[in-house]
Amino acid sequence: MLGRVRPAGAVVLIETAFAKVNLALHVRRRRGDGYHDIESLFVFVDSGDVLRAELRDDGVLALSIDGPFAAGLDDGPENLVLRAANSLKLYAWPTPALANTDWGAQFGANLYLTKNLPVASGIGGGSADAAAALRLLNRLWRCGLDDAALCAIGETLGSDIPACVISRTLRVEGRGEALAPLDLPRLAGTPILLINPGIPLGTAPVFKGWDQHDRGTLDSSSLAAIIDSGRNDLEAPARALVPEIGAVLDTLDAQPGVLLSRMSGSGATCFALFRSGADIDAAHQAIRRAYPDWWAMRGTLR
Ligand SMILES: C[C@@](CO)(OP(=O)(O)O)[C@H](O)COP(=O)(O)OP(=O)(O)OC[C@H]1O[C@@H](n2ccc(N)nc2=O)[C@H](O)[C@@H]1O
Ligand SMILES: Nc1ncnc2c1ncn2[C@@H]1O[C@H](COP(=O)(O)OP(=O)(O)O)[C@@H](O)[C@H]1O
Repeated sequence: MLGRVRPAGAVVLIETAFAKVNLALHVRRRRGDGYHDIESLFVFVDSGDVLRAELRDDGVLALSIDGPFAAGLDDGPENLVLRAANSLKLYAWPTPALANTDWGAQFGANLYLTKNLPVASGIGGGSADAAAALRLLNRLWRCGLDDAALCAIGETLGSDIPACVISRTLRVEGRGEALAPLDLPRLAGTPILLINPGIPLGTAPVFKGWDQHDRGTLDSSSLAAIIDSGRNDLEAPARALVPEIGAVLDTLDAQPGVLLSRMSGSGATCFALFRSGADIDAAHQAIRRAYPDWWAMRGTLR
C-alpha cells in the first residue's frame, strides 16, 4: 500500500512490508553453494510491517523500531532495512564523482519500522522489510530504478527479497531469484489466517534437516492443483525442531470452512485459507480463545 502524509513540513513516505506466504514449497536439490533449488507458490497478505521514511540532507541513515515485535530486533547496520538502504545508495551512486565532495549527503533518511510480524517465522518479515525499504527509498530519493533493478539489489541480501519487492502472486524457482507472475483465479481476496506458536525458527537449520529426497515438481496451474498435490517439504524438518507446529496444523485443519492449511516457508507460522469471511471470523475467535499465547493474524490475499 502506498501512502503519503505531511507532518509539519516534512515529507514522509509509507510502504507496507506485506507478509509472505508459501502456499506450497517443494525443495528439489541441495546445491554446491549451500543453498537449495526450490519451486514455490508465493502469495502476499494485504498487511504486515509498516515502514515510514523521512528525507535527511546529511547523508545519515537512522532506523527506529516500534510495534509488538520490536523487542530484541537490532536497529543497527545489520538490520535488513539498513542493509537494503545502504545497498540501494551504493547501486544508484556507486562512486563519488569527486573526492571531498558531500557525495551522498542528500541520500539520508530517518526510517521508522513498525514490527507487526514475528521474527524468524517463515513469513519473510525481514525480507519484506528490506523490499519495502528498497521501494520506499527508490521513491524518496527519486532513483528511478525499475523492479528488475530493485530485485537485483534484493537478491544480494536474501533469497526471498526479490519476490517481496514484487509482493504479488508468483511462482518462484532457483534459490528464490527466478520469478514468474501468476494470475490464479479465485486467489486474490481469499481470507487467510496466520498462526505462530510463539517459537522463532531459523531458516538455515530447517533446510539442513531436509532429507534430500526429491519428491517432485510443483503443479501451480490452479489453486486446486496446489491444494491437492502441493506440499511443504520443509514441514518435516521444521516439526522435528518445533513439535508445536503439529498442534497448530491440527487446530487449523479442524476449523470449518478451510480450503487449505499448511506451514509457510521454514516455519513455524502456519496458515489456512478460508471459504468465507464468516468462516475465518469464527476460526480466528475460537483459536484466540483456546490458545491465547499463539500469535494470530487475519487478512486477505493481494
Ligand atoms: C524458506 C523460505 C521460503 O520462501 O522462506 P523463509 O522461511 O525464510 O521465510 C526462503 O527460501 C528462505 O529465504 P531467505 O530467508 O531470504 O533465506 P536467505 O537469507 O537467503 O538464506 C538463509 C539460509 O537459508 C538456507 N537457504 C535459503 C534459501 C534457499 N533457497 N536455500 C537455502 O538453503 C541457506 O542455508 C541460507 O544460508
Ligand atoms: N527488519 C528485520 N525484521 C526481521 N528480521 C530481521 C530484520 N533485519 C534482520 N533480521 C534478521 O533476519 C532473520 C530472519 O528474519 P525473518 O525474515 O523474520 O525470518 P523468516 O523469513 O523466516 O520469516 C532474523 O533472524 C533476524 O535476526
